[in-house]
Formats: sequence, structure tokens, C-alpha cells
Amino acid sequence: MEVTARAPGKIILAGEHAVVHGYTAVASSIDLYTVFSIRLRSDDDTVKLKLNDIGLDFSWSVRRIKEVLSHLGSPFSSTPTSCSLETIKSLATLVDEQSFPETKIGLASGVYAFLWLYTSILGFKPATVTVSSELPVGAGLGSSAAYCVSLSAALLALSDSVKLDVSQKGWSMFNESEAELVNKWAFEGEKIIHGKPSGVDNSVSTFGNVIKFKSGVMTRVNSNMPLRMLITNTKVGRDTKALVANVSARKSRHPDAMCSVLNAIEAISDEWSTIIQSHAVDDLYLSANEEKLRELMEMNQGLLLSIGVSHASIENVLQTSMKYKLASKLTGAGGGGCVLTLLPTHISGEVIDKLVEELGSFGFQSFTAGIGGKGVQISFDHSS
Ligand SMILES: Nc1ncnc2c1ncn2[C@@H]1O[C@H](COP(=O)(O)OP(=O)(O)O)[C@@H](O)[C@H]1O
Ligand SMILES: C[C@@](O)(CCOP(=O)(O)O)CC(=O)O
Ligand SMILES: [Mg+2]
Repeated sequence: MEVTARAPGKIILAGEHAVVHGYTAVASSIDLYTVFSIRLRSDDDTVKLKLNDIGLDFSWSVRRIKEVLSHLGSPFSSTPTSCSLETIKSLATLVDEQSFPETKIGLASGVYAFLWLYTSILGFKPATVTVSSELPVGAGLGSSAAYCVSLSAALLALSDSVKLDVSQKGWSMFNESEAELVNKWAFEGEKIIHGKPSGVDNSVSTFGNVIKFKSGVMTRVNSNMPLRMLITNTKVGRDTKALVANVSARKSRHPDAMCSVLNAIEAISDEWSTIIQSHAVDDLYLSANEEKLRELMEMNQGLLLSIGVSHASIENVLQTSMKYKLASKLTGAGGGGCVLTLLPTHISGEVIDKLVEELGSFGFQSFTAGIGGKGVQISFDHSS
């Protein structure tokens, strides 16, 4: 039997970075998924990991994994546990032995997260594990969270911790307490990749839809507004962990100024959630709300620039969309990656095409994605 789990990426509508410091963010799932498939093996004693998006394959013998992690005793745990620094070092040994290419070393933390979640949830069972994603990796659309959520979901489906109906056909959902367990394990994985994640990305990937998130607490937001965003990938590589650390360093250098900025970002998130929950009584009301969101995006972006997470490529997208009277803001950690441009309902397809073409002339790639769909899902294939 093969177990497959898929988890969506996300856009942060308002409040990235601020949310790491306990201020509110509003985020939505998007219909681009990361998919993990796991097939347990009985023919040999290896754990094989195929990372299709980055073209890397790994193979560890169970004996070697046991040997390297022997200081942990038995890593099986029914409750989500954090990976210690000492254990990360041991996991790095396992990865180094497979001669990880120097040019892709930034991706190694994802493999550490894999090894931690795998051995913690499933123990030392041989298997073939494959991951592939529709999300750009490291571009602000929450690929790290979708990776950790789909991996945790597939592992838990094979463990004794959750009891799923494996005879179900097609995609099925976890119940609330199972989803909560998936989310908690995924957060432990995100910690390995991000250092200090807020938890907003794994929560929206697990539960889907639109959420408000503050100090580790998620609230579901009932969006009643048709939201359309153009997502532009600047293709400038960046690393969430480094950007989050830079913001924290700036906060300790300028605590009062940063506190004011983060408070202002929180006010923007709160207003976002109020606006999208309101019911438009007519077209006039809808365009007035769209205009408010446009201004909130402009303000949020200005504040993100002030905390040091914008980038020349992001500013280029802002300037270009401004020519079409459209507002944009970075999404995720910034420093490159993806930018959101709000597409109001009245805008014509022709204008969008022209904007996409102009953005394309800089080497950027723009696309739209469905906003606010389901969270993590699981499916079982008995044919193999
Ligand atoms: N499909 C994938 N295959 C391998 N690693 C992945 C994949 N998706 C995410 N990752 C891991 O997540 C990291 C990117 O996370 P991050 O810097 O937070 O960017 P984002 O979450 O915005 O895409 C990568 O360096 C890698 O370790
Ligand atoms: C910057 C931050 O708010 C979002 C990071 O998103 P991403 O990994 O860049 O997709 C960090 C966090 O909330 O953990
Ligand atoms: Mg991430």
C-alpha cells in the first residue's frame, strides 16, 4: 500500500515577520500543493528519499540511521517533540555521508527535517519516500510548511497514532484532533528549517481557508469577499531563516521603533480580516472595500521595507504594478521571492495580460492561484 498526502502552499495577506514576534497575521491557502508518497518496503532495509523538485536522491540503511541516532534511545514518540541541536548534528552526519552537493547546501535542512519526522513518527521502518511540489521552493509561498505538513500527514497515516479508514477512495480529510497532531509535528519540522517559525504557515497549510494567527493561536476567518491576487515570482532566491534572524536583530537594536512598526502591521492585519469578513451589499461597497485593501497593502509593504525585508526585485514589481494603479506587497519572508498584486473585480483581462507581459520582460513569472481552499488531505493506493 502507498500513502500519499498533499498539503497546500499559502500567501500571507498581511502580517509576515510581525507574526514571529507575537503580532497578528492573516494568511490564506492557495491551490498549489506539495505531495509526499510513502511506500513501506519489505525487500530490503533502506529508507530511500527522492526529492523530485531539486533532483536529489538519498538512501540510508536502517542500521546506519539507528547507529547514528543511538544516543536518543528509541525516538518513537506519540507526542510532537523538538529536535535538539545535538540531534541536528547527528542528522547532518547522515546527510553528509551522501555527499550533498555544495551548491544545494541551503536545502539540507529540509532533509534533516525529513529524517527527524520520519524516525520520530515511524521509527526505523524501511520505505521509499517521494516528494514533489507545484510550489516554487524558497519563494515565500510556504513550500517549507507544505513539505512538513504533507510529510507529517503521510507518516502519521502509517503510524498507530491515528486511525484512518484506509479503504476510502480518493482524497480524504483528517478529523480535527488528527489534523492538530499533523500540525504540531509539522511545526517541529518547520523549526528545523526556519529556526524560529511563528506557526502561521503550517497552520494554514494544515487547516486551509483563511486564518488569523497570533501568538500561536489560530482563528478561522470567514472570507466573504472575492479575492484575486496576481502572484509574481521574482525568482530571486532567499532564505526565510536568515531574513527572520535579521528582523530579530534589528528589533533588538531598535526595540521602540520596531515595536511601533510591528503594532502598525498588526492594525493592518486586523483591518484586513474585518474587511474580508464583511458582506458586500452592492458593487459600490465592494469597490470601496477593494480600495481599502489596496491601501492596506501599500502600507504593509512600506512597513516591510522599513524592517529591511524588501529587495530591488520586489520594488521593481511594485513600480510596474503602480503604473497600472495596482498595489502590491511582498508575501512570506521577502528579500526576493514572491509579490502579491491585488486584482480588483473591475480590472480587465487585457490590463492583467499587459502587466504580466511587462513583469515577464524582467524575467519575473506571474500567475494566479485559487485562494482559500482545503488544507491537508490523504489518500491510500492499494494497487501496489
Ligand atoms: N519540494 C521540496 N523538496 C525539497 N525541499 C523542500 C521542498 N519544499 C521545501 N523544501 C525545504 O524548504 C526550504 C525552503 O523553505 P523557506 O526558505 O522557508 O521558503 P518557502 O517556505 O517560502 O518556500 C528549502 O530550502 C528545503 O529545505
Ligand atoms: C516571515 C514569516 O512570517 C513567513 C515566512 O514564510 P515563507 O517561509 O517565506 O513562505 C515567518 C513565520 O511566520 O514563521
Ligand atoms: Mg518557509
